[in-house]
Amino acid sequence: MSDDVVVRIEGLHKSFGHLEVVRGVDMEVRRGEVVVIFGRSGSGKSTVLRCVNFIEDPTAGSIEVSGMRLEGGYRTRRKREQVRQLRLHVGMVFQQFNLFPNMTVLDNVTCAPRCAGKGSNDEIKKRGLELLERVGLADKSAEHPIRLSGGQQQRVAIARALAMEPDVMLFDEPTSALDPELTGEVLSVMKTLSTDLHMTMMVVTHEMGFAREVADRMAFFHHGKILEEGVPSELIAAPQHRETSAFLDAVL
Ligand SMILES: Nc1ncnc2c1ncn2[C@@H]1O[C@H](COP(=O)(O)OP(=O)(O)OP(=O)(O)O)[C@@H](O)[C@H]1O
Repeated sequence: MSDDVVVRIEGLHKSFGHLEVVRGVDMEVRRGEVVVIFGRSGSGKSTVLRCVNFIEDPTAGSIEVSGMRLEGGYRTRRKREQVRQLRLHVGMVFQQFNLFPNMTVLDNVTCAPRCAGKGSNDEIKKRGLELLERVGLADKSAEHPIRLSGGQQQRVAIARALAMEPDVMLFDEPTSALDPELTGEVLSVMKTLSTDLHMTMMVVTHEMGFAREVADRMAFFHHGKILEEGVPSELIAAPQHRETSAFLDAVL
């Protein structure tokens, strides 16, 4: 694998019972690249993302993250350990923020590195505060999540995912549970991850403004496959398929 490919998805299939949701997806994401995945509800976008860190085990195909390649379609004890290793390289942010309600904001951010023994308590705390600063929440470190807005909670979730220093961040519709006025603050933090940290990101979103401004590439999903992909400005201006065009007309 060439050094700058962080994620390689090959021949990915995923079925739930008789329902084949992902029907042959191949994709590479290079270091520092931001790829937006979009398409109709039910087209398999979230499932592909969830296969990257084996929240869903692929029915067939392989996933490679940071040089570690794992096949789908079987379960062994060894594979469970490999999945655990692979996940150390992947941060994920979900539509629902999934913060621990009984912990402070800072504890939410530091609990994974603390469990993994990533440094001394002081180092972990310092790094947690730096991450909260990065997402604009340094003053909220002692609060509990319930006291924060949805946008602030999602920014804590981003800081928490960054705390394990992943090689790639996966975002599954990170703003779709938010009111429009809170969406901007989350997208703006995501943009800084790309501009300041050159973070590699795969983002399922219908925020075409974000795609146009931040993404290097966009992939349109249709019935479990990539129907077309390209540079955002070109794909949005001149989609090659009727389905892409109809979808863009609906969301723009
Ligand atoms: N764990 C599961 N068990 C059974 N069916 C599932 C499961 N997860 C997803 N599906 C089904 O797979 C299909 C694709 O779902 P997926 O969430 O990947 O689509 P999506 O394109 O991300 O759509 P949305 O934007 O609505 O999230 C849907 O029909 C969904 O109901």
